[in-house]
Amino acid sequence: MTEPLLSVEDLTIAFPSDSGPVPVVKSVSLTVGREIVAVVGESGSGKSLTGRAIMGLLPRRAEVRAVRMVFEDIDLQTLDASGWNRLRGSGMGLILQDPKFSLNPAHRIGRQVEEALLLHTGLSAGERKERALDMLAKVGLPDPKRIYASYPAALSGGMGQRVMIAAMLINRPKLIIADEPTSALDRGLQDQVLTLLRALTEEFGMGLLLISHDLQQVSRYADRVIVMRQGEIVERLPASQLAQAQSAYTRGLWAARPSVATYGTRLPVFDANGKPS
Ligand SMILES: Nc1ncnc2c1ncn2[C@@H]1O[C@H](COP(=O)(O)OP(=O)(O)OP(=O)(O)O)[C@@H](O)[C@H]1O
Repeated sequence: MTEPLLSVEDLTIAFPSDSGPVPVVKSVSLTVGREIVAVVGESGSGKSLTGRAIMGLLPRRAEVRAVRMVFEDIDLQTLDASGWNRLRGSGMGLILQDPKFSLNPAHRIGRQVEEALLLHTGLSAGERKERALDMLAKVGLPDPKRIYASYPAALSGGMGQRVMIAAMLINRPKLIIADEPTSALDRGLQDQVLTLLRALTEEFGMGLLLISHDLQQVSRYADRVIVMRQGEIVERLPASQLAQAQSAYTRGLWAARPSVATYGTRLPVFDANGKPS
């Protein structure tokens, strides 16, 4: 593990209900350095909410408490709306599952890729365009000039996700949170996009928090893995040791990892002994 960029201690997230607050993330502590840390777990285990809390993107109703949530030297718990906006456009980036919901269909790709530069730097229009074209080429898109001038409807899913990655990385954030960044793509494209994310993470010296339900994928692309169940962390281990996990729950998830036959389906839910329930 490298020096942490992000440090979260004792994060708890609850939602109000008629019978009082219901905790859905319980006492989660984690760090991310210049590395890929994966958060895995069955559906509903609290992975996405943990990622969203770090980005300040939880629903208003959510009650969040943490002993510490620090990114570099910024205390995330003290940020106001403009502080979050500054941080999201420069220090941190979020990549979501489906570019269809992240790209604005009414705007050309170039404008969307450049947006962080427009909002957060004093670069001229010419400089922004140059950086955007470079970034589109860096994420492996053919003919960046044509893509720059296109609308999102002209792109395939894989190309859309590359555009999102270009838009997120253009202002060189230090930390990326990627929530199931490839689950809308077919298998071959998933590998391409993760290979790209891994290469850019290393090249730019970034940290990546990769939220995934695909343990096969995680074992190949992450450095460390945090396993969550019902809002709690049950195990932490190097990605290379997933096949030798200690907890029965992680072993159950590993045994149920997607194969070609089950690809695209959700992970089953397991009890504490790693048995499907
Ligand atoms: N806005 C909300 N209000 C109330 N409960 C919520 C809300 N959002 C999420 N939850 C609950 O919090 C729990 C954790 O949700 P979260 O989305 O973090 O799970 P996840 O591990 O990312 O699952 P998935 O893989 O299905 O996305 C779930 O039980 C979910 O029902």
